[in-house]
Amino acid sequence: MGLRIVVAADAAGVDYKEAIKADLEADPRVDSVIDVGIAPGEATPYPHQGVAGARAIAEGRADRGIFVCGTGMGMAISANKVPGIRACTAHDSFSVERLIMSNNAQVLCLGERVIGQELARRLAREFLGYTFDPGSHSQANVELIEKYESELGADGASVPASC
Ligand SMILES: O=C[C@H](O)[C@H](O)COP(=O)(O)O
Repeated sequence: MGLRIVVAADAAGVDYKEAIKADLEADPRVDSVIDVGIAPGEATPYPHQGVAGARAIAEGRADRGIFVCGTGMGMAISANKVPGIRACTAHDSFSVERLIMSNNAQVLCLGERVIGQELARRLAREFLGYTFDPGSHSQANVELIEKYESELGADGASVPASC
């Protein structure tokens, strides 16, 4: 079974999102692409799309996401508010590799105002090529992230003694 990918963007990232979406739809590794917006010409604040895209993954409708805004940072911050989601901006090949292999992240965020479109498309392609190894030493670190997420209160006030 191939990957189900969700794409998201705000007005500052919609051009790259459209280009990457077209790439994904032609990629044999991809089964389906969900587009949570925005469409070209729209203007919705990025947190709405970041959270909508992250929810698609958290609810099991998509496996991974590629979210684009001006810097990639607002999308990442927003997506990470959805429990279970690990999203980060990465603008180089090594970081994209580690985003999966170290962090088992589901979401790559890109900044249309920061990198060229061809690099963004390349990084999106590379992102799909990695699969996290749950037997690697990094699994313990990912589990610690999950442990903090489940044990910290919504206000972040209670730090579990076991962590
Ligand atoms: O991180 C935020 C994005 O870069 C967004 O596209 C632009 O946000 P701003 O208009 O608040 O700078």
